[in-house]
Amino acid sequence: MNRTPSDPTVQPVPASVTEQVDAADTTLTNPRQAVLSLGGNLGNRLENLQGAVDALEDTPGVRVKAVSQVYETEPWGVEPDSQPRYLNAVVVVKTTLPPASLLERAQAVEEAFDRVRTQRWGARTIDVDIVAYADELSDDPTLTLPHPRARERAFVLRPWLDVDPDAQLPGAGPVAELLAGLGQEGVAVRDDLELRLPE
Ligand SMILES: Nc1ncnc2c1ncn2[C@@H]1O[C@H](COP(=O)(O)OP(=O)(O)OP(=O)(O)O)[C@@H](O)[C@H]1O
Ligand SMILES: Nc1nc2c(c(=O)[nH]1)N=C(CO)CN2
Repeated sequence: MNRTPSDPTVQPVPASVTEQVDAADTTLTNPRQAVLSLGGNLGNRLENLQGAVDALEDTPGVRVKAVSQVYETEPWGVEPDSQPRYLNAVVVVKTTLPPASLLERAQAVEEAFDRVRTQRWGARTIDVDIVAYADELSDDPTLTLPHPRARERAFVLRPWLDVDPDAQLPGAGPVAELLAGLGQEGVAVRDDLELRLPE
């Protein structure tokens, strides 16, 4: 049966819903680049980082395109010497997942590595943060883009430059300049460690 726009049983679709559906459609046909930060300071830190890279690659709609060098870093945001040092790295992915689904997947990876949330910035086996998703900006607390503290974190910006020397933090400018303003104290490359890019 043909329903014309004057059909009283047809409910108007709110513009916000149409926009969301259109955005999801575009994402499906057009992979976007996202930058993820990985870090952990409990357990076998390198194995956990590699496990997170592999788990991301095993995700339908996610391809890991680049992995940074591995850095040993002083715990940021907590009392000095109150936690073990972290290993940190950054990966670039291409993804057809919309941002919210990528966050869900990042959190599932954390859970798979038995990450326990106790205190803010507490020690953890693995943390997977979305640093940037294309050039999107969002102030939604569930998924803020770019990550609200990325610009303050040399342990994010330094490895990011390995995989993209011309990287820009959306809304904030060149990563190299942001890092120059912060300095690189407490962030040391571990030349003896390496993450494998999945085949
Ligand atoms: N860009 C983002 N990437 C990851 N999580 C985010 C982002 N923006 C907001 N969040 C929200 O932050 C919440 C807390 O994340 P998480 O437990 O990983 O914090 P944290 O790693 O201890 O600290 P930080 O957020 O400073 O890195 C998550 O539940 C998530 O909804
Ligand atoms: N060095 C370092 N410090 C941190 C890290 C991290 O990955 N590396 N993650 C935190 C919460 O995301 C808090 N502090």
